[in-house]
Formats: sequence, structure tokens, C-alpha cells
Amino acid sequence: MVNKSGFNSKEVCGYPLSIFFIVVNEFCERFSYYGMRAVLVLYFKYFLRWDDDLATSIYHTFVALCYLTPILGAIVADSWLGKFKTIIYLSIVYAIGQVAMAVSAIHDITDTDRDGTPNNMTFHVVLSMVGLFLIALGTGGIKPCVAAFGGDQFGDHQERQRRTFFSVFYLCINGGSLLSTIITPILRAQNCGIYSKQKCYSLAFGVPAALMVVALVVFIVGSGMYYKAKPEGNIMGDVCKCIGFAISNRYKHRSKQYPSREHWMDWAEDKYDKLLIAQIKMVLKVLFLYIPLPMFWTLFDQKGSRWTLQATTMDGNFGAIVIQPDQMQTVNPILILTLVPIMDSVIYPLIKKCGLNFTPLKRMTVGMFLAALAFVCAAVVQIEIDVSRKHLTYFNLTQFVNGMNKPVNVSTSEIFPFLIIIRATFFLQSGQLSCAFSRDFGFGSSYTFFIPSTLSLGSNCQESITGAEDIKPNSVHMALQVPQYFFITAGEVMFSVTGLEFSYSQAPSNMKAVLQAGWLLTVAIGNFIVLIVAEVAKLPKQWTEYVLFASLLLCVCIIFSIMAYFYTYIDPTEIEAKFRRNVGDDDDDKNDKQRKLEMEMMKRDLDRSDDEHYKGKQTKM
Ligand SMILES: NCC(=O)N[C@@H](CCC(N)=O)C(=O)O
Repeated sequence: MVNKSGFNSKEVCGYPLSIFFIVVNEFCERFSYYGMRAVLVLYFKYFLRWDDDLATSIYHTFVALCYLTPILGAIVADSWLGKFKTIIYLSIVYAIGQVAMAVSAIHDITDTDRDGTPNNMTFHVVLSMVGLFLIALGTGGIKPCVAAFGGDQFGDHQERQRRTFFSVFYLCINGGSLLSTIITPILRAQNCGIYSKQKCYSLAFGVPAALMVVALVVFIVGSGMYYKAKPEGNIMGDVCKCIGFAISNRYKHRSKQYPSREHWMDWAEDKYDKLLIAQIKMVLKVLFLYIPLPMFWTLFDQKGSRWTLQATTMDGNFGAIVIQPDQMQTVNPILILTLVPIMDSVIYPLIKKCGLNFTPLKRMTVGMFLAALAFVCAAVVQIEIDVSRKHLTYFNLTQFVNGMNKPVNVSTSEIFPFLIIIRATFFLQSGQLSCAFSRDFGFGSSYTFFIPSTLSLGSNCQESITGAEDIKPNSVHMALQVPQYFFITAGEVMFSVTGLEFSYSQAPSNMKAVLQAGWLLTVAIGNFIVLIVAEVAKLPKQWTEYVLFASLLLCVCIIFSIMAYFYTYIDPTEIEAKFRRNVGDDDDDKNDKQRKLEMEMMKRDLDRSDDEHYKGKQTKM
């Protein structure tokens, strides 16, 4: 197959063979990212011993950083290294970051007294923060490059195949995310260590690190097959300079003696190409519409923080299996994999059959509403938890009262996942003598065990040890989180999947990446809002915070629906073609006056968007 730039690539079933490597790379990379992210907040809380608020703040700062760096990646790829080299270099940075995280979670490194807890916490904190910074740089930096690099592999005649590629790409994201969100919490729940046993966060971070190395190797293996577009120059830089010039020129001509221009960007016409100005106007129109969007991500990304912490106070016993709190996040990719096809093939066509014009912006508004509803559900569940318990924890706090007149060492080996009950075996040791006993625990329960003075170490002590329940097990079932996951994921399908497509379709041809970076920026801002609201509001009850977030999103949803009502869809390709026809060299037959008139008319078209409509029809919102 020969693509648009004359590059000859191998094909399988009409698809360039190279995209296989890109899709596998994405699967492994998302496995690595989501796998690490799934256990992150619990690592902060139980390994680094941070409180819920600090754990939540650092988690959201990290996520925000992951969505700020795409701008950096887009600039580096477009203006300097090109997408291929940017992906390779930043993937190496990313893999180093993951390895740093895995090493930071090895408690034995600083556990000098061998009691199972690190003695130099600063070392672990610093190394994990360096690791997270490198991961954010890597994952964010490659994010706008990988999808676009995949798109580059297709020729102009392969529109259909390219669309299918993007669907498969999205499914791979969620496939990788689903698998890793199941696996890493299982790894995290194991006990491991050289001198003493601890929850195995090092393995939970180590496997994602290995998958990132696999992602890099797979991407490099495909090297000979890729079409590698040369960097086209810094379009972001051009856009910024053009906007800067328009503003300064407008300011210079602020006096009444100068006639006003239809749009403030028209002040850039003295220096910049009219096509570039028209393209910037299209981008600004969409970016303006993006202003309320971060609030959606503010709620959406709390799945990994507040909702996971909420799950730690719930009962994860599902009969045949026991679900870890962080594993509840798998409900999201599972629902994505089922809801995307259902929406596309059943719900949307049904709505269309009913004669309703369910435009992208209407879908996004409904998506926001559903996310607000998800937080109302989370608040109701929280009230239920608060009523059922006063003092909550997922991990079993166990203490021993020693009635013997000699010191006794106690160690434990727990068997957690995929058992109906949580069984812990304790080993009591004094000198050369030892004995073992096992107890079943409910999620979140706490016990005090009494070692009688008459205990005979060296024999079976199963019957001799008595225990008192200090804290009752969690009684509110984790299944109650399913409705909130359902609403947030249905919201994601309507908001995120539609928003991605909307950003692509409304962007001028040379600024698709710019607008993608703008879209990802809304995620970053959304995560900063979590920090600000949580810090400023400082609400005493968790459920009130959920209600606050739901109310904020509802307000934003109303504002967005009003803005969306006044938005008129455009077809960037058509507008660009009109401009090119009029400024091209082949229109010499037109006299200057007529050309100027046509340009003016087109500018008016763009500014008012009166005759450019979504799918060729007048479509508001
Ligand atoms: N279900 C999560 C998912 O699909 N995430 C995507 C998109 C995330 C985003 N904010 O755009 C991913 O690429 O991870």
C-alpha cells in the first residue's frame, strides 16, 4: 500500500501491518499506567502512611501532571524530534519512572530493624515522587503522539480503516486498563519481603514497569514498517505568535479613528495568512466551549481516589471471590467495553429513529448530568457506610495481649484474594519454640487476641488463643458502588468518547493535535479542581463533599448546555478548501475586488457560523 506521502507499507486485510505494533504498544502502555494508578492511593495511605487528604491530593496532582505534559509532547514531536523519536525517548523516561516506583516500594531497603516497616521513609517518599514525575512526563508526552502516529499510517483513501483503527485503539486502552486493574491489586495484596513481610507494592509497581518495557520493545520492533512523517514545524508556536500579534495590534489601534474589525483575530491580518487566522478562529471557538468541561473530569477521576478509599470501608465478599477495594475500578473498563458497542449500535440509532437529533454537544451535556448523578449515588452509599460504622479500616488491625512471662514474637501470613473469607495465620515464637493458629476475619474488622500464661509453645495453639472483636467488619457491600460506576461510565461514554470525536471533527486539519492537547488539558485542570475544592471546602463529612461535587457539576452542566445551544457546527475541511481556492495561485482570473468580497463573506460565515452546520444542516447545540 502506498500512503499519502508515497510511503510503501505492508498490508494485512487492507490495514497497514505497522498499526499492529502501535495497538499492542498502546495496550501494554495503558496496562502499565492504569495498573500503577490502581494501587497508588493505597500505596500512599498504607506504605507511605499518608492520611486520606494528602493521598488524594498527591494522586490528583499526579493525574493532572499526566494531562499537562501532552502539550510538551506535541511541541517536541511537531517542531523537533518527530512523533517516532518522541515516543521512543519518552517511553524510556516512562519505564525508568515505573522502575523507580517499584524500587521505592521495597521496604527491606531501609527496614534496618526488620519489623516490616521502612525506617527511612524520606528515601521512599523522594524516590516515589521522582518516579511519578518521570511517569507523568512519559505517559503524557507520548499520549498525543501515539494515536496521531497510528493515524499517519493510513492513506487518504483509508478513511473507514482509520476510523476502525481508532475504535480498536480505544478498546485496547480499556482492555489494558481492565486487565491491569484486576492484576495489580492482587499482586499488592500478597505478602513479600526479604527479611520481613509487607504488602507487595513493589510487585504491583514492578509488573507495570515490565509491561512498559514490553511496550517499548514492541514499538521498536515495528520500526522498519512505520511511515514516519517529518516534523512540520511548531504549529503551537505559530498559533501563539499569531494570537499575540492580533492582541498587540488591536491594542495599538485602540483609538476610535481606526475602523473596528469583525473579530479581534482579524487584527492579525496585517502580518499573518488569512487561512491561519481562520483556523485559529475555529480552534478558539471550540476552546471557549471547553471552559466548563474540567468539572466533568473533577468528578470522573475521583474513581481512583475517593471512591477507592470509600471501597476500603466496604465488604468485598462476593461469594465465590473477594474483591479488593482497588479492584472495584475494573467496573469502569468492563462497562466501557460493553457500553460503547451498545450505545453505538442500539441506543443512538434508537434515539435517531425517534426523530431526536442527539448531537455531540447534547450527548456531552447528558454525560455531565450522569456524572453528577453518580456522585449523588456515592453520597447515598457514604451515608449508609457512616450509619453502619463509626471507625473504619480495610486492613485488619490486630493486637495481642501477652499473658506469658517471656517475650513472644508474632508474625502473620494472610491469604486474601479469591477466597470466600479472609483467613490469617499467626505464628507465635519465643526462642526456639513456636506455634501457629488461624482466624477468619471480616473486611475491616479489628481483634485483640489474648496469649494465656499457660500456653505451650511448640504445640498447636489453635484452641488456646482467645480473641475479642474490637471493630465489627464492614457491613456495607461493595456491590453498592456499582450504580455510581454505572452512571459515571455511561457519562464517560457520552462525554469523553463523543468529546474526542467532536474535538477531532471541529479542528482545522493542521491543528488536530493542538485541539487534542487542549482536550487533555481539561482533564489536567479537572484534577487541580479536586485539590482546590477539597482544600477550600474541608467538609467534615465525606458524603457532603460528594453532594458538593454533584451540585457543582450540575451548575456547570446548565452553563455548558446554554453555551452549546449557541454553538453552530462547522466543517473545517470545507472552510479551508474555500480559503485555499481563493488565495491559491490558480485563481488569477478573479479580480482583486471580487476576491476580497468573497473572503469577507467567508469570514462572516466563520464568525457567525450562519450557513455551516453539523452534517450539512442547521444544528444548534
Ligand atoms: N475508561 C478510561 C479511558 O478510556 N481513558 C482514556 C481516555 C482518558 C481521557 N481523559 O481522555 C485513556 O486514554 O486512558
